Amino acid sequence: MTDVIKIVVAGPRGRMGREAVKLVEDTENFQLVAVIDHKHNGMKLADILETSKSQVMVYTDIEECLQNEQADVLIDLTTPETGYLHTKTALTYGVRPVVGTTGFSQEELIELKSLAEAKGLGCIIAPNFAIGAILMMKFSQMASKYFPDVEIMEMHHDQKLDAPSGTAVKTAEMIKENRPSHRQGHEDEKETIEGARGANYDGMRIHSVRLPGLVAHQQVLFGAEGQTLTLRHDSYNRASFMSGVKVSVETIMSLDSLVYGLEHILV
Ligand SMILES: NC(=O)C1=CN([C@@H]2O[C@H](COP(=O)(O)OP(=O)(O)OC[C@H]3O[C@@H](n4cnc5c(N)ncnc54)[C@H](OP(=O)(O)O)[C@@H]3O)[C@@H](O)[C@H]2O)C=CC1
Ligand SMILES: O=C(O)C1=N[C@H](C(=O)O)C[C@H](O)C1
Repeated sequence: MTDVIKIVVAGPRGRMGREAVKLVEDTENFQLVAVIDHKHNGMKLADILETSKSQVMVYTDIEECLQNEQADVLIDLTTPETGYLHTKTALTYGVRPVVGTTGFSQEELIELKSLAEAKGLGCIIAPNFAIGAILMMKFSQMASKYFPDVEIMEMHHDQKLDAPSGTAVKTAEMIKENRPSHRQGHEDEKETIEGARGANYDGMRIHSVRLPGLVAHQQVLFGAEGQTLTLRHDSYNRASFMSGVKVSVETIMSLDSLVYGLEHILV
């Protein structure tokens, strides 16, 4: 019989958090021990989340939560500032973080990597948990060896806080490993409206679209003489991310350092 993994979910009322609560409740060897929400301290989860009957405690303070509850794993699905703070605190308390929250800076990622290493604890920071998105990123990385001119267009719902998306940044980072650094477009190109050419990452352009009705979508466009190649992934609901969350929780128990990106743990 597999050992039970005791889990805290941060951001349980959110679009992703509520799916994560459901995943934990529905998985045999996962046990929800508490949730962290910036509101409703001291209430029970069932009182703040209509889709759950769980009587676990709601904490607003992560330190109080981790002092009172025995937890193996923290699943964080909150906001960039809170997610960073939660990840750091969890590692300090010996709890392994599975982080879906996006918008961390390079400095924050480096700091969390050192902390995880110093503690000898697994930590997974996954900008995208959807298997199709991981494949889209890997295929983009492969394609960039042959098509070094590329633009990334990410499209999300209009409640998203960070731009570009974590997935777009990760895609650009992966492409950079294969693509010789160079500026794209005409050397005399000028924007007559600021931002028209999108964000510039190592000469690649990233365009962020925000519209109601969208969930999470990304298109990577490659262009070469007389041809284009388009790689596209669409998440139509948040359940699409949950198999990646499950695999991360299962894998993190045997890791002793930080892993950035699910591509490193999918076999
Ligand atoms: N890695 C992946 O595959 C995916 C990652 N994401 C990322 O996950 C994060 C959450 O996304 P999403 O669920 O859509 O966002 P939501 O806004 O729906 O959820 C965020 C939740 O966090 C809560 N929250 C805010 N501050 C705190 C805090 N200090 N402590 C505890 N809870 C807090 C919010 O509460 P309130 O409602 O009161 O503000 C809200 O319930 C984002 O960073 C997003 O980019 C999203 C989808 C997939
Ligand atoms: O906020 C979202 O919704 C999503 N965020 C992640 C990101 O920033 O890439 C993952 C997915 O795109 C959905």
